[in-house]
Amino acid sequence: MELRKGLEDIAVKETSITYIDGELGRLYYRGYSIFDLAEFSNFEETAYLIWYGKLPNREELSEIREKLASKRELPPSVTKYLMEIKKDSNPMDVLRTAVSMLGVEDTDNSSIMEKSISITSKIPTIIAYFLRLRRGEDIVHPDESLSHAENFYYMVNGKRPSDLESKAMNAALILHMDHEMNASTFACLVVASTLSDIYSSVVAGISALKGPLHGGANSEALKQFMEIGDKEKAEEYVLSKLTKGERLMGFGHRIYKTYDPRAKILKGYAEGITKEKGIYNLYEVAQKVEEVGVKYLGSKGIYPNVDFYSGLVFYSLGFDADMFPTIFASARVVGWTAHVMEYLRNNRLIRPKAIYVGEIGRKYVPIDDRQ
Ligand SMILES: CC(=O)SCCNC(=O)CCNC(=O)[C@H](O)C(C)(C)COP(=O)(O)OP(=O)(O)OC[C@H]1O[C@@H](n2cnc3c(N)ncnc32)[C@H](O)[C@@H]1OP(=O)(O)O
Ligand SMILES: O=C([O-])CC(=O)C(=O)O
Repeated sequence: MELRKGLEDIAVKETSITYIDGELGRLYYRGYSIFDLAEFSNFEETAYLIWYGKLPNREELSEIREKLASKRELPPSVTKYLMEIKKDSNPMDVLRTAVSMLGVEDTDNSSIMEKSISITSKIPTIIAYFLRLRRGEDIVHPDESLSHAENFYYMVNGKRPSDLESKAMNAALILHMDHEMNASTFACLVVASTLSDIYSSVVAGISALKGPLHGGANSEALKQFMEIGDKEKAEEYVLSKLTKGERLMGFGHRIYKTYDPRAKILKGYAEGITKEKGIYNLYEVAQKVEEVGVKYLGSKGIYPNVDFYSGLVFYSLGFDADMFPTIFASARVVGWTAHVMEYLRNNRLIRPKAIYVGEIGRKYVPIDDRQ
């Protein structure tokens, strides 16, 4: 039996959701280029595309908008939990528990699609409530008249976004919505394949996304830029990190051996929005880290990934650095649930093998006779 560490190059399902060309740095949702979707689409339209496989017509778009907008408020037990939980808790732990609680509260027999829409609708509310409560601010209830992205911004900042903020928020969420068989999506599928429920799958996805090798890298990337502080110090910082054998966060990818196309798009937003917010120096640091990182790692196919510039955009939109992975989850839940639904149409229990390298036939020794 062949051992494939990290399951590299192993396919677990056929999919018509997302296609990645890791050599050319291209990404498509349902056949549409990410460059077009980030430029022209919005959260609701792309979520519909990923879930249903086609762009919605006007009627379908207004129906999905209305569904997403009408399900944002949380059950009282979840709001109470957010009010009472320790304010220094890790936001991904808080989100994971809150989504699990949503599962306990959901006792109706609606379809996985309806439940997926409901979870997607509520995750921004969980994030924004916790963010404001831990800052000692009053929660801002969702506003049904606003789009998904605008309402998310509004619940965090207590005011409506500018045009640039709204565009950046939509694009950032679209760019995080799906990415084929990444670690968190696979975690969702493992759970779904046992015929467990969709809340349990999403909780598994959040748990896997939390790690710094996956969705947690966006916070770490921004922390790097803040620690460097000045673009003149970037080269020394990167070199010292690499010499110590540490990883440059926001760099490298299992599939992309070139620039991640999402990073290219986010870089453009990061440049514009950091300028508007008066933190352009952080963007300049990031740009220098990119230049130096590519100089030393590019020959190994290690380039900026989605997490490299996203933090600058999220930070400019009013989110705290440790909250970034939760924003990632708020978008990726669309991909997680779409992959679960696609997999369940042709389910088979996921049960790989391990190659046993231990001993067999050992003699049981009573405890008093053991060394
Ligand atoms: C949304 C996302 O999940 S995007 C990824 C977010 N994660 C990060 O940004 C964390 C930093 N990056 C990494 O740790 C890696 O690039 C991963 C985990 C994302 C993918 O890596 P893999 O394909 O599994 O490659 P692997 O971990 O085996 O590394 C291969 C080689 O590249 C090196 N390498 C990979 N990424 C980096 C990096 N960011 N900085 C320095 N060296 C790196 C490794 O040290 C290793 O070198 P070696 O062969 O000399 O030992
Ligand atoms: O595809 C991966 O392995 C990681 C990634 O970029 C994502 O999940 O967006």
